[in-house]
Amino acid sequence: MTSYLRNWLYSGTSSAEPETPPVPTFQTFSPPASDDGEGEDTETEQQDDDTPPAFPSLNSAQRVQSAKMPGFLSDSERMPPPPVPSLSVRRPGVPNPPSSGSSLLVPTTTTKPPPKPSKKAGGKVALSPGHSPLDWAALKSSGADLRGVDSLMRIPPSVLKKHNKRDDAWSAFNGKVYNMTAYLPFHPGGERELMRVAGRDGTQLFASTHAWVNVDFMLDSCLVGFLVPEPPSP
Ligand code: HEM
Repeated sequence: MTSYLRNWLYSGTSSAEPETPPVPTFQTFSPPASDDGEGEDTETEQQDDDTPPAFPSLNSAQRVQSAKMPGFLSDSERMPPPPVPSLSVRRPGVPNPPSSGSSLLVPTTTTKPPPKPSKKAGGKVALSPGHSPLDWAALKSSGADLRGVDSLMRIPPSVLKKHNKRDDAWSAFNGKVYNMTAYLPFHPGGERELMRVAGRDGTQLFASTHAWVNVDFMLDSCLVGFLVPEPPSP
């Protein structure tokens, strides 16, 4: 029984011969005799040779791979370089012809005329020489009489109304009446604008034009009095 079982168990393996695995074969490359560098003659030759060794070395894996990759482009396959702007032919003040040079260059000149100054009222005007803000500051602190009155007065609207000429222009700002006559040629907004409030209360117009301007400081030496309500007529 035991022998029967043993025979049965080992019958498969014993009948079939185990296959021998394929023996790996290695290819060995031996460098040429002249390159081995072991001989005395070759050693001397190498010392004189300044050529660097090939990198990656010949027959290397990198070399095999790179051979499959697309190589460097030849000169004719490369994209041509951008055209060189012809700076030598440029002349100052003369615009470049549209074909030459780069469009990114700063234009040498412009054909667009400058915007014309607006004739509309409401802008700054060119002050005549000697009428700058500094000149006004010098004049008002010079001690010259810019008020035209001996003492400060109580001025009702009917009196204010009479001082509406260029050579006698009064106006009220925030309850104070100023003689603007001397200031007219110094006003950056022009005489005409200032004359719009001559002989009346200019508080509203002043505030809507330039509320940031300190009229009390600018016209301190031109103060003539205070605006008072009209006295009841007898
Ligand atoms: C007597 C009182 C006034 C004084 C002291 C005065 C003073 C000034 C000053 C200092 C500026 C220059 C402002 C700046 O550069 O920012 C100016 C500009 C101007 N003012 Fe007067 N101003 C007076 C009354 C008026 C009135 C009543 C008007 C309008 C009817 C007026 C119209 C203008 C205008 C249009 C400008 C030019 C604004 C601009 O373009 O910047 N000003 N004024």
